[in-house]
Amino acid sequence: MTMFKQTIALFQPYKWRLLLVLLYAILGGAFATLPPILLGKLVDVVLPGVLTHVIGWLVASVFFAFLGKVIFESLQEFVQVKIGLDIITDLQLHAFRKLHRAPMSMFATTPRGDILFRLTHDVEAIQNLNSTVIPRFLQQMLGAIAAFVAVIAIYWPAALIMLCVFVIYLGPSYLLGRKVRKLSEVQRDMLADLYAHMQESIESIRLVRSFVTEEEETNTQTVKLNAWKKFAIYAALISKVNWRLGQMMQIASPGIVMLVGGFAVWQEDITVGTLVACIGFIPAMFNPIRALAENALLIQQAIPALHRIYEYLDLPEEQAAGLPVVGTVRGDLEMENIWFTYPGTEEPVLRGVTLEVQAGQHIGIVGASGGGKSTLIQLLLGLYSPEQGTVRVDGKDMMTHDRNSFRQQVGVVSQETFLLNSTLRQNLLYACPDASQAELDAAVQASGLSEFLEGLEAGYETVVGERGLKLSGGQRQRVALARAILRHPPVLIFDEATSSLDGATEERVQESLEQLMPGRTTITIAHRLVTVREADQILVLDRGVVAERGTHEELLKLQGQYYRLYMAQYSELEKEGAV
Ligand SMILES: Nc1ncnc2c1ncn2[C@@H]1O[C@H](COP(=O)(O)OP(=O)(O)OP(=O)(O)O)[C@@H](O)[C@H]1O
Repeated sequence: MTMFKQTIALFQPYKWRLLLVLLYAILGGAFATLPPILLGKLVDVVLPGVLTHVIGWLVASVFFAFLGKVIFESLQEFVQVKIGLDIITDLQLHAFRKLHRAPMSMFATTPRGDILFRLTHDVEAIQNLNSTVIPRFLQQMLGAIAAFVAVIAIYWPAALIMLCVFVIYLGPSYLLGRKVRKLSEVQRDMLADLYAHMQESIESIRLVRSFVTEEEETNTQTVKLNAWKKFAIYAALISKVNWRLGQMMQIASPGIVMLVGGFAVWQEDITVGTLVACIGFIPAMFNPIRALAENALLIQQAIPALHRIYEYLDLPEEQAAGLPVVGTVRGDLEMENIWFTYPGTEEPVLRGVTLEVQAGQHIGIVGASGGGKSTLIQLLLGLYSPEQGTVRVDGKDMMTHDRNSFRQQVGVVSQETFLLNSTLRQNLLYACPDASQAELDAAVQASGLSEFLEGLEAGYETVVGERGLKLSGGQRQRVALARAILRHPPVLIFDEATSSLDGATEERVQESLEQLMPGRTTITIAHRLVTVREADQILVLDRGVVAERGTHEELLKLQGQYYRLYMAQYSELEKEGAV
């Protein structure tokens, strides 16, 4: 959709209120035309002493005209500001919702800072314009049109002079405005990049401190800031030139009108009062131009900001709307001849992988790092779509069913754990808000978290810090585990779920996992082969291909990759007494 069409679509739900705005603005504009006309009358009939008794009426009329203008313009501003805020919230929510429906590849290729910048600062740039400039501009435009019509009616040459002044001004002003807009576009991208760097730098504070790269981080920020500042100064300078140009025209036009009008008064074509009224209308006619010049920077910043948000509204969606749900999942999973290449890369990560799991079975996936194990899981969850091949859940093709309805029934514990800067309770309840205290306690017990929890003064109400920074890696992983347990899912996926636990805890957690498994389809990705020894089927994934498959015993007998991996770990395991 074009920018214009998208903007019209945004206003569409508020069309009746917009009509009201227009009505108020027209009434305000009509009242605004009265004072200069009344002033002209004052000059013509009262000052020369022709009709001194009407002075009271004229003054009262001027007062009421101003009152009418203020009332209708205030009403218009109020309704318009409210519409503006409604539109801004719609826009932000729409973009936010769209992001949550966007394909995962979008997040792999876009810096998080840029996303956040669009949802906050870009929205704010439009909001600045929306709350002040646009409502006034409508008033000023209508006021200017009304003034123009009035001047045509009382002395048309003055209107012609004003029109010429506008035309002379508009040319350079348009060119300067275009320049500011281009600068603002670059500036906006620079600002987003700056923001992304700031965010990344603060988020990786542990990395920065441990590698002592504070100075480098500050230097990068300085370079980015200085580049942005250079553009900002240039844009501000150009918009000031534009503003001054508008001011010059505003000063020059009464002079020209006075000159031409004065000659007409001398020739007795018009009265002094008519000339006074014409001059009185000049500020109203100039108001929109002055406002445009004064707010040029704000306007030119808002246009690229709007464009950047519209880019998000145009994002493709991960899946089509209205697909049928999968219903209660039994747990039969099937991946047939899956080929997949990450967007923006050349080499396929998965090359013809086939996997069949019957409900309640336990499947282990092992293999060297980078072999494609986690990618396979992402495809199973529908986070990416295969280039070729089919993913089926209980025989239902995931490409033609609502993927969320399947994901809701899967408990995933991965290498990375995502915690909210909130209490332990809220983190645990994230996937299952209705769980009872007894269920919570049971999940905590099963995941091996109880000891840690007992040691906490605030217990469940302990705040875990941004991304769980107040917890150790193992504690974070156990929270993730408890979360998955709480869901009672028919399908469980453990992607290196116990990788950051110490030997003793790993054993305990492993036991808890094993207790959870019966009756559920479980997929375990593991580097430590002992974790999957009991699995019904083990897949050895090597550079995107299933190199071997079978039970632990079958694979040992094969004396291939699995056997070599197992033997390499054997002595280690023996030391830990795991075999
Ligand atoms: N978002 C991505 N974009 C591009 N390439 C990616 C992306 N994620 C992973 N890869 C690449 O895909 C390949 C498979 O990665 P994957 O994470 O699936 O391997 P893995 O077998 O799970 O490895 P590990 O055991 O180390 O977790 C790797 O070469 C990796 O560099």
